[in-house]
Amino acid sequence: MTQSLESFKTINLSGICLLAVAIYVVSFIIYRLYFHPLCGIPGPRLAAITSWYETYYDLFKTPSGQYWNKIDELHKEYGPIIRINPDEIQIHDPEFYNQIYAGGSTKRHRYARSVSGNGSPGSMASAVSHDLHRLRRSSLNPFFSRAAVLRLEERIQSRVRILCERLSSFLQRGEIVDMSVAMTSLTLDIITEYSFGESWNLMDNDDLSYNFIKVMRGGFETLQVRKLFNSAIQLVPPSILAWSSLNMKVFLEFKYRCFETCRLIKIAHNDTKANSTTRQTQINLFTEALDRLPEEEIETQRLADEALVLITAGSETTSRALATLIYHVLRNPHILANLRQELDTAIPNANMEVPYLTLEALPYLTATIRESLRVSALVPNRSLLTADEPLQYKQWSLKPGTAFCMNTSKYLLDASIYSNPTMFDPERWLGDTRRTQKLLHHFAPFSKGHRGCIGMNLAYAELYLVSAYIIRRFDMRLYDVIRERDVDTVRDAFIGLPSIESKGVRVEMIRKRN
Ligand code: HEM
Repeated sequence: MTQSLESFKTINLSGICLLAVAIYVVSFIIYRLYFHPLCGIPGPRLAAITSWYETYYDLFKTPSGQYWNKIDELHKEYGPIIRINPDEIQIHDPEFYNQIYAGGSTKRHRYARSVSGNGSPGSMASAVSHDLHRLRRSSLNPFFSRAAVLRLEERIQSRVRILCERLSSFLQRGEIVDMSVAMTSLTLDIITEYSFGESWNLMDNDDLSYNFIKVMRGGFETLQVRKLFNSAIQLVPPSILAWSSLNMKVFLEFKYRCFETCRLIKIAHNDTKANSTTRQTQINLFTEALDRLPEEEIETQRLADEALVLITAGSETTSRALATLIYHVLRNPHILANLRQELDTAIPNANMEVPYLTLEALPYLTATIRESLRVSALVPNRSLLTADEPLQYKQWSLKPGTAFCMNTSKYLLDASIYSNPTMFDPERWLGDTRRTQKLLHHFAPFSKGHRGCIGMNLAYAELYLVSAYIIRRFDMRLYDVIRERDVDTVRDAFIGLPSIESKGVRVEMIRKRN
């Protein structure tokens, strides 16, 4: 009798607990659907209820990182504004982009969740508050201005010289070059030299450090997991994380390398200050930043976070744009012929080096570079921001603090702006100047406003110098490259990645040109 009373009590208690959980969950769902500040915004009900909707597309679908494509489908169903998550909205309207990614006197804060897994909480890109972002960015801005990049030109030219020597060796050995690896090798050598005063010299290896780059890219594969389980990951000791997966190990080693480099830069900087006879041989932006920032901002881990973002954002992006350009130019003989005609006139002798400013003035090369930045759709990441002021989009009023975004990659492929948007067509940028002006008004591969790309000028210099010299100097042929498999962005891993099966943009070097 006592026993059955006890079990009755236990069952009753579990029942009450279950009922309480059920009431909580139902009330929560009702709140999110009918009383939440974003409840009037169109979109799937499941996305309004839980962010597991996003997680399904970004983590559990194969391949991962698919929510940006799913959102695009949702726009077709629900219109230009959608609630993509319980607390987030996306607007797709070319006329509204400048209000989202605003500059000038407006303030734009980063929505914390959107950068939670990028592994660099101390970087400017992760700074939530507008003012902290401004402080961090102002210490680096002068190094990425157009004038600064023009001063840097000889360093870029010398790296491109090395790249061309390496390509010549591939030609002599009759080996296939993976241009996507070659370009990352180059861009990493440039950004590490510029940031730390000492390049990683990846191009020094005959194979352009193929294995290192392949492995390093594994770090990107961890993004979706880091984004979802960021808080839990912080609690796990690095040794266990490294053991959990090779990609995670690579990512942690990469972080450690940045930390060590920043630690040594700080030591060297302190020595220089203490002993005025010790001069640093090479100026680098981290040393310079040490003198520009308050004490709390030059803590080694914070600098290492900044370095990690600069190196990842400053290498794989430009590299993918270049590999995409090479693919499309070699795939389309008429584009190659037009480009060659222009380049052969501007660079009459293939071994000649011409100033970046000369190349920048070439219309067909410029059109080709724009097209490659456009179709490569390099940053599919949802760059979520919040504003201090209310935003009005059509009949929808967005309160201050609402997380909103527009997808930059989809903006570059918008059929209302570009006819046949996935077609690589430099001609669309040429001829009718009114049409070109309209296209330029909407052209935002580097995003815009306060949070737009800091490395835009550097990226352009690399794009012009590399593509001009390679196409002017070498005859090449694509080697088993399939656009859908090897070239196009199909996954979101902060930066856009091609398919997991991608074999790279492989090219046969045929001969040197005169
Ligand atoms: C073709 C090349 C590149 C493209 C298309 C590109 C594109 C972008 C875009 C769209 C953003 C905004 C991301 C967001 O709002 O979440 C961004 C941010 C950023 N980019 Fe680039 N980028 C390129 C090259 C570079 C280079 C060479 C660097 C080297 C310094 C760089 C460093 C950064 C950094 C540090 C940020 C964060 C800026 C901030 O938070 O203020 N990028 N980039």
